[in-house]
Amino acid sequence: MNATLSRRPLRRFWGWGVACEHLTQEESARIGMMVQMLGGQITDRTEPQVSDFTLPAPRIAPPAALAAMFSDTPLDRLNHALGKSYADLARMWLRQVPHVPDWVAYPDDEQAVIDILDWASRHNVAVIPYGGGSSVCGGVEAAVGSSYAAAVSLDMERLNRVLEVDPTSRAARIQAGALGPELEAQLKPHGYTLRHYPQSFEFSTLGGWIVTRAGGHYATLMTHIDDLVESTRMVTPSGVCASRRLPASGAGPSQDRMVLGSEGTLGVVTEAWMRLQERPRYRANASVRFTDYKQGVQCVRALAQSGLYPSNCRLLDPMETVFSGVGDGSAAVMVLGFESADHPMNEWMRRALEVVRDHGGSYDAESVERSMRDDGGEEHRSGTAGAWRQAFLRMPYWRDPAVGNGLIMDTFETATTWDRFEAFYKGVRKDVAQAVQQATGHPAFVSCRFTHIYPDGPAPYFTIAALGSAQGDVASALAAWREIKQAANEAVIKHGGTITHHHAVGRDHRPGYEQETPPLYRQMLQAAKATVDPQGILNPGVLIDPRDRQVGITGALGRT
Ligand SMILES: Cc1cc2nc3c(=O)[nH]c(=O)nc-3n(C[C@H](O)[C@H](O)[C@H](O)COP(=O)(O)OP(=O)(O)OC[C@H]3O[C@@H](n4cnc5c(N)ncnc54)[C@H](O)[C@@H]3O)c2cc1C
Repeated sequence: MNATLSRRPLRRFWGWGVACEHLTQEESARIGMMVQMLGGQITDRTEPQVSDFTLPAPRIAPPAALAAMFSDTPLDRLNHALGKSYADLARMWLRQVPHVPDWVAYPDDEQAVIDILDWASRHNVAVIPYGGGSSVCGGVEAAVGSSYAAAVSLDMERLNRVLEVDPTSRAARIQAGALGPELEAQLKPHGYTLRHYPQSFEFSTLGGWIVTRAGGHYATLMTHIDDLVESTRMVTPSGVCASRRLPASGAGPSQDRMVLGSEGTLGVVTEAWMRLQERPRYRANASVRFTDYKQGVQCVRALAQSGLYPSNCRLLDPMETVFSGVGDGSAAVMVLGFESADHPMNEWMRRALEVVRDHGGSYDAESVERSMRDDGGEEHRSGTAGAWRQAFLRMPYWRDPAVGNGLIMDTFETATTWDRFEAFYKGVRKDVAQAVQQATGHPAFVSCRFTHIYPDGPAPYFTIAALGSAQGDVASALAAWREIKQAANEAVIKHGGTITHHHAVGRDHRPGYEQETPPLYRQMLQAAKATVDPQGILNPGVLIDPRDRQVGITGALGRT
């Protein structure tokens, strides 16, 4: 049952992390408290096992020459059936996985990717590129409709090497299937880092980051992976499309920009040249408290427009401080940080703290001073910033049992301009809280933090925690989630935000994407897709439909 062609440590197919890792006693107690606080009860539900699932036989045989790279074991197929959204976890707990790929292919190299796409194009087989499978919007689910002969999940894990480092230009050629820790471990001996740390860092890949336009470490300037990409190489059913290594170019619409955000619909990214950073030696950190959230927001706006460009500037609203364990809900907290490999950041921090004081923020001056003296040390991992970081890293592990106990724990993220933010924040929270109350009969806890900030607006990230069902019934909670997710999609668009700042469109955000973009633009994308993928085999139903096929909204939100 546990046979797999994967060469990586065995993943927990129904949740987050590797299969052998478990929560600490303290963490389990914390989940229990949370479930009870929301009015639920801890149930001793059995975790999903591979043997709980009956999978249909694969509908097509792989080509003989490539067969050694194809797996149809239940574990491999289940591991690639869904991403890691709330709805994905809930469906795993329910043992309801309606779109299992017929096969999982593990190409050894780029030529194998070319051969697989060629075979799939000729046999009407849908291909779903797969990086770490951490999609939270239905990006890797094989919900491709009934017009395909079969569906193959194309797992890029064997293309996971750093191939070249150019220290002069400070860039590296990295294969797309490298997970965050894999690429960082290979860059470290060269003294470099990519410094792209999404919360899913451990289990997401360079290729996934590029095609979903992932948001990472930096709160300002290099916020998206886009800013770190120097050039890309993508295999399409019509041939290989590679861009030149250039620091910048004004030659027509950017080729790399077609790849960024393409979500596996135009081709399979096999490698990219990425801009690197030196490891930071100088840091300055502060945890700031605002008794008035509005003043905190104004302070962040002033910082975003100051030209100081902090690397970290996350404003947690009072409810978010409770979720993160860094406050009691009586105040907002801003985690502020500067870093550099080249020069001390003390003057930047001192100026930022003047801005903070002007907006009524308070902080522990001694701890800020310590962080500035602690060149290269661990001060930034202690205190409020450290507690927040620890909760940030462990949160995905806590979600698994919470979902199994009937809680709805979900997040959605967006961006909007400063002039609209106040009304946006109020409107979105109100609409979502109402939707939760209506769908579940229970109150919602809706919190917000800024993940990234820009001179013209923030990227707010909302977390919803609610009791989906008092009896811990996951099916009722999932049904309620469908209504809540639709309401959240509508709320961010209605109040003036984007459907996604960095989680991508996938399947679950398509309704919002279709409201956000003009039909003519989506037709341009379809035309581009028809050129590189004339049979429409690549990730059908994600982002857009192939030109001549109606896949529509499928997956967790749509028809099954
Ligand atoms: C707990 C948690 C925390 C998260 N935190 C963040 C965060 O901080 N920032 C953020 O931006 N996102 C975050 N995400 C979302 C997710 O991790 C990102 O979207 C990530 O970029 C996906 O990478 P992946 O390698 O896991 O891709 P997958 O989930 O495997 O795939 C995502 C999409 O990319 C396509 N794809 C994957 N690899 C390739 C390739 N080589 N070529 C072409 N298409 C490909 C897939 O077909 C799919 O459409 C989080 C998710 C979870 C579950």
